[in-house]
Parts: sequence; structure tokens; C-alpha cells
Amino acid sequence: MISLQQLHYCYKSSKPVLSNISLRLEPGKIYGLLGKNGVGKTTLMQIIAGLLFPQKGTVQVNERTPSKREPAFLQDVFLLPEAFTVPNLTIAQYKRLYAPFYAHFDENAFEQHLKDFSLPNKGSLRDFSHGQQKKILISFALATKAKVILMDEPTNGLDIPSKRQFRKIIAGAFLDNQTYIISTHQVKDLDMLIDDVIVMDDTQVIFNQPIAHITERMLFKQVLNLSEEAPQHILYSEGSIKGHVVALANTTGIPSRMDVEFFFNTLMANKPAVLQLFHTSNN
Ligand SMILES: Nc1ncnc2c1ncn2[C@@H]1O[C@H](COP(=O)(O)OP(=O)(O)OP(=O)(O)O)[C@@H](O)[C@H]1O
Repeated sequence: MISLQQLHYCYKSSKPVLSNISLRLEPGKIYGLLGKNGVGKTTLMQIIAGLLFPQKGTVQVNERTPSKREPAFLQDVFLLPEAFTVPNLTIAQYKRLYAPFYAHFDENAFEQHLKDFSLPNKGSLRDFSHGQQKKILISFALATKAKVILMDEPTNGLDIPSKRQFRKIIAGAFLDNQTYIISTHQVKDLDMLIDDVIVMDDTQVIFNQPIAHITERMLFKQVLNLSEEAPQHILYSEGSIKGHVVALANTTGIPSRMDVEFFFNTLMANKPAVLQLFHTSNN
């Protein structure tokens, strides 16, 4: 369980990046963390990982305070950063050096993930391409079986087959006692993977809902003419080759199919109307 209460954070002498953030994240869920560039996604993940310390508010991760960086906390949290440089080690040396920090590290799972990504289990990390290095680190992250796994833009730099493989590996590796938080602009890469969507905007978390709630309350569809829909139900639309893609208030009572990217665009374009849909219903 991750619990943030009235969290504030600012870098030295700059304006706040995070203000008054309260959030509760449960085990057994994969959260997609979305937001425009510079909104504070990485900062938030670094606070949860105990790498940055908030000026105000409290953070609890599995009932521990990340900033204390106790061994019992560190062995159960893994942050895969967006930018990284690998040490001058072979895969085997890397595993020997870092796996012991994670009490539940699963060597077989590590080997299997490497195989699933079509990577060898030997060789010097620096001799691999950046995309391959990323896949090695993703494989390592998942093999730690840490209760909290934070991934910052994990699919950036991955080729198209690897992105599909990423979704498959995550879906297979995820355990009920884990919480994954995946920050990404490659929203399509999270399709069918995430349970809940968190959206940050202007120093705040403005949205945190399960996909199931979104698809109950919103409908995403293709129409030839916007006039096919009641104007009061149209939340947002984009022109497409076949007419328009629209996001509507779901008045059918039947859950729709989720399009995370289109949902995000709708929320950014029409915050009050989208947020109203969720505030007026029993969550
Ligand atoms: N070390 C730092 N010192 C000062 N300001 C910083 C530092 N790191 C980030 N910032 C600022 O904090 C804000 C949030 O940055 P952060 O990297 O958390 O955003 P983000 O949502 O992850 O962005 P992106 O989607 O572009 O990766 C930005 O305005 C950024 O310029």
C-alpha cells in the first residue's frame, strides 16, 4: 500500500512541482501515471522510491517512510528510471552484485524475461544497444518481485515487437501483492495492461480512477457525422479519415472499450465536464 498525504515538493528556489497531493495506491493493481511534460511524474516516483524528500506531507510505502531508506523498504521497491547508464559489468556480474538486495529475487524469472525479450543471458552490459540495455533492466526489475515497481517511460526506445512483448511479460509477471506504477507518454503501450489511470496536471493529481469506472461513464466511438450524437453528450472529438472519433458521456449503461490516449486527450481538453462525470456518481 502506498499512501501520500498532502504532499508538497519543490526543487531549490523554484515554484512547487507537487502541491497538496493525497493518493492511496493498492496492491494488486497496475497504475498508469499520465501527464504532460514537466508535470512532476518522475518527481513523484522518486519521492515514493525515497530518492527525493518532500518538504511537507507524509509518504508511507508498505507502512514505511521512504526517506528513512531502511533495508526492509529498499528490498521491496524498485525504480526503473527513464535515463540510465549501465555499469561496466556483464549480465551475470550485474545479477550477482544487485540481486542480493532483493530478498525475493527470482533467477529463473530473470532468465525467462531475457529469453522472452530475445536477449542472451550473458555479455557485457555496455556492449548492448540502449534499447537492449533497457530490456535487461526491465527483466531485472520484474525479477526482483519487489512489492512496488516504478517504471519511468519503460517502453521509450523499445522496438514495436518488444513493446508487445513488454505488455505480455508484465501481464505474466505481475503478482497480487505488487503495485506497479508506469509513467508514460506512449499511452498505447499500456493498452489492456493498466487497472487504474492517474493523471497529473498543474502540480496536482487531478484524476485517479479504475479503467472500469471510466468505461462505465465514458464511451469512445467512431462516427461519420458529429450530428449523430446528442451535442450535450459530446465531451471531445477529433477528426479522422472516417469522420470523427468522439468521447461521450456513457448513457447506455453498457461498459465501452477503453482508449487510454483518447481519454487523456479528452480530459486535457475538457477537464470540468470529464471530472463532473466522476464526481456526480458513486465511486
Ligand atoms: N533536479 C531538478 N532541479 C530543478 N528542477 C527540476 C529538477 N528535476 C526536475 N525539475 C523540474 O521539475 C518539474 C517536474 O519534472 P519531472 O521530471 O518530475 O516531470 P515529468 O512529468 O516526469 O516530465 P516528463 O514527462 O517530461 O518526463 C519540471 O518543471 C522540471 O523542470
